[in-house]
Amino acid sequence: MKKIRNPWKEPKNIGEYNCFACSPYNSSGLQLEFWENHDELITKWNPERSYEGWIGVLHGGIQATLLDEIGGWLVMVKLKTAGVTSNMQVSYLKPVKVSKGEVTVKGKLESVEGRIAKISASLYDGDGEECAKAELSYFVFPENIAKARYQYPGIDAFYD
Ligand SMILES: CCCCCCCC/C=C\CCCCCCCC(=O)SCCNC(=O)CCNC(=O)[C@H](O)C(C)(C)COP(=O)(O)OP(=O)(O)OC[C@H]1O[C@@H](n2cnc3c(N)ncnc32)[C@H](O)[C@@H]1OP(=O)(O)O
Repeated sequence: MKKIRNPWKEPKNIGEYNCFACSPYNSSGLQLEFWENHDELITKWNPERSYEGWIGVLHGGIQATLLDEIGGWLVMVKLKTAGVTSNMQVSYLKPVKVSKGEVTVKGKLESVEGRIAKISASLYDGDGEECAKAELSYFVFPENIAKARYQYPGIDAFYD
């Protein structure tokens, strides 16, 4: 597995880079980090009880955030541009027990049709059970728009 560099992780971006899911500077956020394994993008995150819905169960909205974010980073790393979620369908298959510890989320590009990238993502609990999955449609911007409007830094910035 190859670690993906976070190109915005620079002290000068403190206060500006606030992504709830991936900013290391958002103390209320998930502070995700990413790895690449062949055609998959992966993140791992350790839930705490403050992220529960029902007692002991990771809130479905947080699960959706994890599944969405892997799509966003997949577009940046695999399609080498930026995009926004235009649609996502989440299937909650089994409760994600917070007590089972670190969850793993994996995403994969399925197809690109015009400006829409179809992405599949799955969330596994601490026992490795697939507990949720999503089919995402990402609207993918041309690279020049991504750079001009979405602070996309170019693919090289994601690797050491
Ligand atoms: C200094 C520090 C910097 C820090 C930087 C932070 C870094 C953060 C790092 C990492 C974050 C990763 C986060 C990813 C995960 C999170 C994902 C989300 O939560 S995304 C939010 C939820 N989703 C939405 O908000 C979509 C809302 N929906 C829409 O905007 C529309 O429905 C859309 C775009 C999905 C489809 O709209 P249509 O079908 O009408 O498309 P049309 O209007 O043709 O194009 C949209 C825009 O793209 C331009 N565009 C399209 N194709 C173009 C082309 N070929 N050339 C030039 N422009 C083009 C168009 O000109 C238009 O721009 P015009 O709105 O007019 O300004």
